[in-house]
Amino acid sequence: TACSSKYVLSQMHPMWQGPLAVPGGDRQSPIDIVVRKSVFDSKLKPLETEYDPQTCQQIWNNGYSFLVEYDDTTDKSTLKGGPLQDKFRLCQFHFHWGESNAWGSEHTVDRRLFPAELHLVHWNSDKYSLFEEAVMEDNGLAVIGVFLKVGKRHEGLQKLVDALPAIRHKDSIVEFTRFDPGCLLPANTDDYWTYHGSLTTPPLTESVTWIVMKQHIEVSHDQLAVFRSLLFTSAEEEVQKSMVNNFRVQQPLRGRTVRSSFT
Ligand SMILES: COc1ccc(C[C@@]2(O)NC(=S)NC2=O)c(OC)c1
Ligand SMILES: [Zn+2]
Repeated sequence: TACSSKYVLSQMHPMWQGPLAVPGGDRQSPIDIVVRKSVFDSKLKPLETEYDPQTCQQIWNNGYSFLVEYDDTTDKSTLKGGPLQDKFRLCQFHFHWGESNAWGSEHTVDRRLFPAELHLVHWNSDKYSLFEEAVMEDNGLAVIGVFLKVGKRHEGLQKLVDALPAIRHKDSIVEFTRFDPGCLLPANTDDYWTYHGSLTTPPLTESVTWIVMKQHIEVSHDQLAVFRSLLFTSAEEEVQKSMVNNFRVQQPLRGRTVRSSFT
């Protein structure tokens, strides 16, 4: 799908974590969400997701994370409501995780780290006709962030976990169909924080309305261990590097306000 075939990772290297100077750079992500400094906004609506599992197409290892990609040529899998004025189309989801359960998320809540974080990526199909266009605009993307905690096994995630050994190496891809990404959302999607930020890897474009769920989901230790069995490196490379710690460090808030949909 458009949203990721152009997923250029030329500058991508797992060890890049540098403060990479970004032109402007005053709305970078991720951030630490300081709960007591977030501002309740009663105008924030509940999220409305409509995901069609039939639009699920493939799963691939892009050398930084693994992506599950959706057909985003029609408005079949969409997100609206919440802080959003427009309708956004799901194009892919991916995760960030650590080498241990002690860290791995990109956002933090009062400095608390989670072992992993899910990003469901959507682009504004009311205003733009392609992901590539939307990614350049400040109202172009909406990303739902969901924290993962280690606990009971996540039944819905297992189909995805079972596909990972087939994409161990960078640039490997397999067909992946009939997966409902809604099963990865927490029971309560009414409580979230929202702020204006950016992609968390190059090109770090400041085009994301972030929607970070207050409630986490639980996955088992063994399920998370399979994430860590993925490799950053392609099959040809002589030194194989395990895909872990693929997260960016928290960025300065630069005066931004984080709003909450709950008190
Ligand atoms: C050019 O378009 C891009 C480039 C990178 C990413 C990945 C990422 O930087 N963005 C988020 S969110 N998490 C990440 O790791 C992307 O995802 C929407 C879109
Ligand atoms: Zn991400």
